[in-house]
Amino acid sequence: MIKVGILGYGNLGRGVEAAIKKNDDMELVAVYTRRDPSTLTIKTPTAAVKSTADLDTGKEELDILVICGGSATDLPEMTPKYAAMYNVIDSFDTHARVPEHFANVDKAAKSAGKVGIISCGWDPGMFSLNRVYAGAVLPDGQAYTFWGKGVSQGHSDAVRRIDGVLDARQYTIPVPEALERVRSGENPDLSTREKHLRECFVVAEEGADLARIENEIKTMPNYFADYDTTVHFIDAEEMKANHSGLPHGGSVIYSGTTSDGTKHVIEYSLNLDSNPEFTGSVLVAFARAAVRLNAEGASGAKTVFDIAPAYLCRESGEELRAHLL
Ligand SMILES: NC(=O)C1=CN([C@@H]2O[C@H](COP(=O)(O)OP(=O)(O)OC[C@H]3O[C@@H](n4cnc5c(N)ncnc54)[C@H](OP(=O)(O)O)[C@@H]3O)[C@@H](O)[C@H]2O)C=CC1
Ligand SMILES: N[C@@H](C[C@H]1CC(C(=O)O)=NO1)C(=O)O
Repeated sequence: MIKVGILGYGNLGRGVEAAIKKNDDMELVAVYTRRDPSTLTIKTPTAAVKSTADLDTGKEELDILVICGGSATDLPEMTPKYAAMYNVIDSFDTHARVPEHFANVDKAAKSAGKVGIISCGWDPGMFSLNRVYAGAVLPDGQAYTFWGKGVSQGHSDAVRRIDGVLDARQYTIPVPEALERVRSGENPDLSTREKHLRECFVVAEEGADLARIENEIKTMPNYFADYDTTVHFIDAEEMKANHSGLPHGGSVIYSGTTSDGTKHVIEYSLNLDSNPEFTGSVLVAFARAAVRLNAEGASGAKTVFDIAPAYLCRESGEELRAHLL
């Protein structure tokens, strides 16, 4: 039985908890939180709710720690810290900072003889894998990624971190004309701004400087600066009534040519009722791989590109080979 810990009990932490229940080779041992553990109610009665102080001992009996903090400010500190003590996995999605995050986790994990998988989810994660598979098969081609319309957890988390913001949801909206040009096989050169719009719904503190908050959102590097973004300020009642769901999805569309311009199109699409529950399910599958790799003597940072599909699966090699028939 793989003993799992969850660090951080937000949307993603709850998604991982749900995913563990679907995997009978895994047991949720504990949820760890920076808040007062007694204030948290979790959905797994057999699991403990503990403080991060317990994790910091390095003695928690875990095979893997799934780190579910926010990418904007939590994961850059959390994942390297705990990679020095446990096998870890995270969903870090600040794309521009992945090289730095990988290096920090690699150094910590190697020092402890542990495995740390980073940037595991759907983008980065499953979409990354499909872009790489497509490019390996059709070197003469181009990949396009479209997200939404749906709620980006990373962007929503980044907005919630702004001083004066009490709650936020960010919707990513693909530009229809861009999607149409790609689907028609035109292979256009599209700027970041030409592909998606971003729309934020924000609950601000009473008396907060709304102009400052809006400006901080719109100019935020890595998240909003390269997009046309709209910001709406609403109250908590409207947020609960109209924005409590976390659906998302999107497509990776790759078109490439082989001999004499013969064209091929590869598409991988997701349509998610729950972004966090799907992402939690990806994390749980790759958490199984991290434990297996470490048991084989592997250590250091890994990404989804470093892991053979068999490591993700409960099936034996023989059972997997049945999928070849
Ligand atoms: N790679 C991918 O495809 C994906 C990546 N992600 C990543 O997942 C990250 C986490 O997203 P998400 O779970 O939605 O973020 P949340 O804001 O829900 O949670 C982030 C952390 O905030 C703390 N927290 C949550 N709720 C509260 C609260 N009410 N009061 C105080 N603290 C709270 C929790 O830590 P604690 O319990 O310690 O207080 C939690 O771990 C995103 O930043 C994104 O980067 C998400 C989806 C896909
Ligand atoms: N990392 C994203 C997952 C996808 C969605 C997304 C976006 O809408 O910008 N980018 O990547 C998330 O946090 O939800």
